[in-house]
Parts: sequence; structure tokens; C-alpha cells
Amino acid sequence: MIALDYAFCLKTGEAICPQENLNAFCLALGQTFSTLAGDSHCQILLKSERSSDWKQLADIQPDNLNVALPTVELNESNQALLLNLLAADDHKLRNNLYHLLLPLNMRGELLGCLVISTSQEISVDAHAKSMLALLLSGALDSHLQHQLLACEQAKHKNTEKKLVQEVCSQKGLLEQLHILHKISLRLWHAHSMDNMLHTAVYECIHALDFDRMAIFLLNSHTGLMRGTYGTDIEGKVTNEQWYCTAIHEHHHAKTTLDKKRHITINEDSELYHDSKEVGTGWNATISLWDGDEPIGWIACDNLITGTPLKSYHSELLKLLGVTMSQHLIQRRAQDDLKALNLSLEHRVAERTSQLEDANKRLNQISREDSLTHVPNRRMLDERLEEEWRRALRYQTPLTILIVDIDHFKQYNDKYGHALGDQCLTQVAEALSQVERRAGALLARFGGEEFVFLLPGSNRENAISVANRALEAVRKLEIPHGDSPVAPFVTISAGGKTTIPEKPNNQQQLFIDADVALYEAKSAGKNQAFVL
Ligand SMILES: Nc1nc2c(ncn2[C@@H]2O[C@H](COP(=O)(O)OP(=O)(O)OP(=O)(O)O)[C@@H](O)[C@H]2O)c(=O)[nH]1
Repeated sequence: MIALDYAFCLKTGEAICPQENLNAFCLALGQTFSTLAGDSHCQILLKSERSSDWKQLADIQPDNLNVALPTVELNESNQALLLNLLAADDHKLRNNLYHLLLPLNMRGELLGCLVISTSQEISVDAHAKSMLALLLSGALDSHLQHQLLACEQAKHKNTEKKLVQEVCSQKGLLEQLHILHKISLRLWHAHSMDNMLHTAVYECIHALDFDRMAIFLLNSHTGLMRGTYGTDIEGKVTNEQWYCTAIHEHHHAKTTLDKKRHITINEDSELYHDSKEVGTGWNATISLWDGDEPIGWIACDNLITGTPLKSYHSELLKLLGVTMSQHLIQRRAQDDLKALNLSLEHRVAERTSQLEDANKRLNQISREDSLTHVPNRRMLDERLEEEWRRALRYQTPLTILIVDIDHFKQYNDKYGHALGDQCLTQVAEALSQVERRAGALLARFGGEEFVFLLPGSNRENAISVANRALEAVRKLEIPHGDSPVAPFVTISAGGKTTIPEKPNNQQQLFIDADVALYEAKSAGKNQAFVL
């Protein structure tokens, strides 16, 4: 028989009081009880505050100490033993062992209990037992409170650490977003789609937290994916416009678009360049959308510096995707508008040129004789008015020479109107070759009459022109069986040379030229007369 008495109480108190922590307390407790009985086995059980559940805090055997905080569930046999002991509250022999339960109260509440199991019966002094319980309760409560505090402090430290990390990460994200904003401003100023894509890759790999980036454009109408700009393994921007593939043949593009994934990040992944594996690290792909229509995607990784993936990368890359999508949409709209404007400008220029041509032609037609294609009377009147003014201002000579086909009525009567027209055309053609001096003009005046306007020509030159005209028509040798003048068609010419003395008096010139023509006709035709 062993005794739990005051002496043991004192011994236990001396052993457990100086202990600094729960483990040392339990160890000292176990050692004290082993002096009581060599095979003693102590368990400290704690009662749940809110329920009647019990859990094990410490399992103290002479050769083994096991303290578990947070506490662990009781196994079935211990649970049954505890219930028995709680009900009987005495030192009982069960399963060949004597068990003693020491309830531990604190602040009027049952905190837990100490269960001592030995092979020998223990004689218990009731006062010593309650004193021991008091001693153990105080020490255990103090250690538990201390442990709880330490646990809270550790939690607090951990939260503080996480907070610092979070603040750092937020600061990093903020800096990156600031840079992204600056890049976005630069992209607004790009002068073309090509320039915008090059700037995007260049600026992003130099200022954002990743090493390489490539942008691909998608065309859902053609089903094609095209490269734009990317980064080589040394970090230089490269032109990748040569790259073109069907979207459905590109595994990543296909799955991203099918599943409408906006961003995918892979850690410890193989990294590629020109379809060859060049290293490992993290890589990310961001798809670009115009509403529901996929318009491109971006690939980026950390191949060169191996910069680790940060907690803000996901947020940063998402925003990069949104920014790039907006720029692509806006740039496409601008380009479409430019193309539309160009096509409109082109069409307007084409129409204007057609209109100008038509006007020119109209102008020409309105000043051209439709049968002979030499200038008509309207043209002659305009040019005569002009030349009259000029001759008046500079006091230079001006000549009018009227040419009339001889016996043309008979010609028409004999050969018919159609041949008459043909004759007129041939005569006009021949006359138009006679005088090629600058300013000289041959016009059809009406019927079978033609007029030479000869600015700067004196009478002598007018006579020369008239004779050359006569000769030119004779040379045509157009048969005229009914002409009493010659067997061929002939003409007569009457001219007048003057230096104008007053404005708008050109009509007089015509009257005088007509008089001269009359003279030529009266003198037998086939001749010229210049006044
Ligand atoms: N075939 C044809 N004949 C025309 C055209 N314009 C006028 N004529 C004819 O030209 C003829 C002119 O006749 P006239 O004024 O009598 O003159 P002419 O017969 O040449 O007599 P002279 O001038 O005195 O030699 C008329 O018979 C008109 O019908 C035309 O465009 N085509």
C-alpha cells in the first residue's frame, strides 16, 4: 500500500512549482508519481468549456511523456474509465489497475482532472488529496493560460507577418499599375497598329515584372492566329509577323478560347522559344476580347531573370489584358475609319476626275462642230472677242478670212447630202492644216462656210493663207461634175485685215470680209480677195 499524504503533497509542490512550461510541469509531475509507485501512469484530462466532452492534454508514463496542445480525443477505454471514475469518485481496481481521479477546479469551475493508474493500491488522505488537487489546478491553469498567451502571440506575429507581406505586395502591385498606366498612355500615342504592338512588347518587358512577352492576334472570321512582336531568349524584341497558324491547331489558343479563360498561370513549367524548350519557370497567357469575340492573346514568362511569381501577378496580368484589349479595339476602329476615309477620298477623287473629264468633253463638244470636228461658231466668237481686245490693247493686226465652197448646192444636188457632208469634212480637214501659227484658228461658220481667225497676221500673210487654202482644197480633187469653175470642188475666200480702234467692233470685220468674199465670188470664184 502506498500513501498519498501531506508528505507527498509537499514533495509534489516542490517538484512542480519551479517548472517554467507545461512540458516540464508534466514531466516533474510524472517523476513525483513514479516515486509513489514505479509503474504509475498519469493522465491530465481537460473538460470542454461549452460541453461535457473530455479531451486528453497529457499522457505521463514513467518512461514516456506525451503532451498534446491542442488536446486530443480520448480513446474508448479511457473514455469509459473516466465516466466510471467520475460516477464513483474513489480509488477503484479496474482492469487489474488501481485508478484514482483527482478533480481539478479553478474559479469555481471544473477545469479537468488527473487520473493516476498504478498496480498498487494507494491509501489517500482526503485533505492531502484536495490540497494536491488545489496545487495542481493552480499550476496547470497558470501553464495553460501561459500556453494560450504564447499561442495567441504566435498567431498575432503570424498575422502581422502576413499583413506586412500583403502591404509589400499591394505596394508592388501599385507600382506596377502605375507603370502599366504610363505604358497605356504611350500606346495611345502610337502612330499605327504595328507601332502600338511593338511599343507594348518593348515597354512591358522593360518595365513590368516579367522577362518576355509576345502578342498574337486572332481573326475569328478567317480562323487564323498571327504573330506580331515577341521577345527572344536574350530579351530583345523580335518581329514575329511571319508566324501564322489556324486557331484550332494551336492547343493553347483553342482551349483558352473554348473555355473563355481570361488568364492562365503555370508555375515550374517548361519555357519555349521558336518551339524549342529553353528553360523552366513560370509562364502566363492572357486572352484578349472584344465583348464575346476573341481578338488575341499575350504570352509572358520569367525565362531570363527567373523573377519569382508574385502574389499580385495575377491581378497585374489581368489588367494588362484589359488594357491591351482596349488599345486593340480602339486602334482597329481608328484603322477601319482611316481605310473608310481613304476609300471615300479615293472615290471622291475618282468621281471628281470623271466629272472634270466630262466637263472638258462637254466644253469641247459645245465648242466643236459635230460634223467636221473643227471649232464651231461659238468658239470662233469667243476667240475673236479675246483677240480683238488683245489687238486693240497692243495695236497689232488681226485678220478674218471667210472661205466658202463654190457651187455646193449643185454638189449636194448631184451627189446627195451624205456625200455633201463627206465633202465638207474633207475640206475642213484640209483647211485646218493650212495655218499652224500660234493663235490661228479655223472654225466652221455655218453651212459650207469656214472662217480663219489670224491674230497678228497682216494683209500679206492673209493673202498667203487664203491662197494656200485654195490650193489645199484643189489638191483634194473632189470631183464636182456640175461645177462650171473646175471639175473638182473649189473654194473662194474673202478676207479683211485691220488694227482695231475701238472695242467690240469685230462685227465690222466680218462685214468687210464678207464684202471681199462677195468680190471673189463675183470675179469667178475659185480665188481669194483680201481687203
Ligand atoms: N450636205 C450638206 N449641205 C449643206 C450643209 N449646210 C449647208 N448645206 C448646203 O449648202 C448649200 C449652199 O448653197 P448656196 O448658199 O446656194 O451656195 P452655193 O450653191 O455654194 O453657191 P455659191 O456659194 O454662190 O457658189 C445649200 O444647198 C445647203 O443646203 C451641210 O451641213 N451639209
